[in-house]
Amino acid sequence: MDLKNMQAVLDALPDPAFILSKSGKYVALFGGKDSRYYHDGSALVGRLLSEVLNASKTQYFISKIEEALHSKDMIVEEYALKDEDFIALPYENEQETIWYEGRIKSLDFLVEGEPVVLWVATNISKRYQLETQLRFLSTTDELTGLYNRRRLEKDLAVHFANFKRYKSPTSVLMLDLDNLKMVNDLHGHPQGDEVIKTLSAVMHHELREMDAAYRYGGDEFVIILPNTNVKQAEIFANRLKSSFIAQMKLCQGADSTTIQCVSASIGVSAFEKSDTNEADALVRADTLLYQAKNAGKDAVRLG
Ligand SMILES: Nc1nc2c(ncn2[C@@H]2O[C@H](COP(=O)(O)OP(=O)(O)OP(=O)(O)O)[C@@H](O)[C@H]2O)c(=O)[nH]1
Repeated sequence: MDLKNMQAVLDALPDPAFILSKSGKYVALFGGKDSRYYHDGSALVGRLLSEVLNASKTQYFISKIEEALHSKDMIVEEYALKDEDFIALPYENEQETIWYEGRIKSLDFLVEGEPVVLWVATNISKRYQLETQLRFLSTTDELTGLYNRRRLEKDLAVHFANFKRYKSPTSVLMLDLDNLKMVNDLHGHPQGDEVIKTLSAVMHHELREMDAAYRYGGDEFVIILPNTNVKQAEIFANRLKSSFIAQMKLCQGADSTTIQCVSASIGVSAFEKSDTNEADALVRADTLLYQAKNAGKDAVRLG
């Protein structure tokens, strides 16, 4: 193949392939001509990264160029570029963030006395959005928007590792709705769903930013409270229970002996020094929850 054909091949590359120098100069650009995915980057050639990008993005690009120059391997990096990253915006009205996968490889020659890398930037925005959505769906309960059990297992392990390392008190609560079956039987399943959603909204409202609530099963929930001992968690559990009942006010029964109200029973435990597994506190909270149920429901038990 002659050089002219070689140039045509390079220009036909689907993703833009930049040659960038150690000091951050756009030395050359090949390919990336499909305007559905890429802006025309030809105006960048001859300019410095620092003339186009803000200081922190320039620093990021320079550090990756240096990393590639020191490595025998190709470096693969995911990064985003958005409006505020550009100081001289080459493209008008660029609003949305574009995600790229950069593949960066040191080249075995100098340009104007400087080491250079090949930086192929692939637009992965669609894939990134899909991955973000899948991640969200795989860790979120559809009815309530709370985290699901899969996410709980992951988070519990992280909190337990932190507890073992830093000894920071961490409480684990298990909550089960009282008499949800009565609501389903008397008012239908959609009304039962509303009860579950009301509880979830109360949790959202009562939790601090670092706390998290999870739907464990049908009408069972788990709450993790970092930096919180059982005594503090008990106060929180009582407040949560009261707020929920104040929102619900749903009781049924022919007389005072048969009356049933929607409420919540909660078992409160915490990681302990002797725990060998992240699930130990959860098992204790579950046992305490059933003690609360057996003692007549609408109660908090701690241990
Ligand atoms: N509406 C609705 N009901 C659910 C959902 N998941 C589980 N349930 C119901 O919740 C009930 C859970 O069983 P139980 O805990 O024994 O029922 P309960 O009346 O709350 O009993 P106690 O916990 O002893 O007070 C069952 O009737 C399930 O059908 C849901 O997503 N929506």
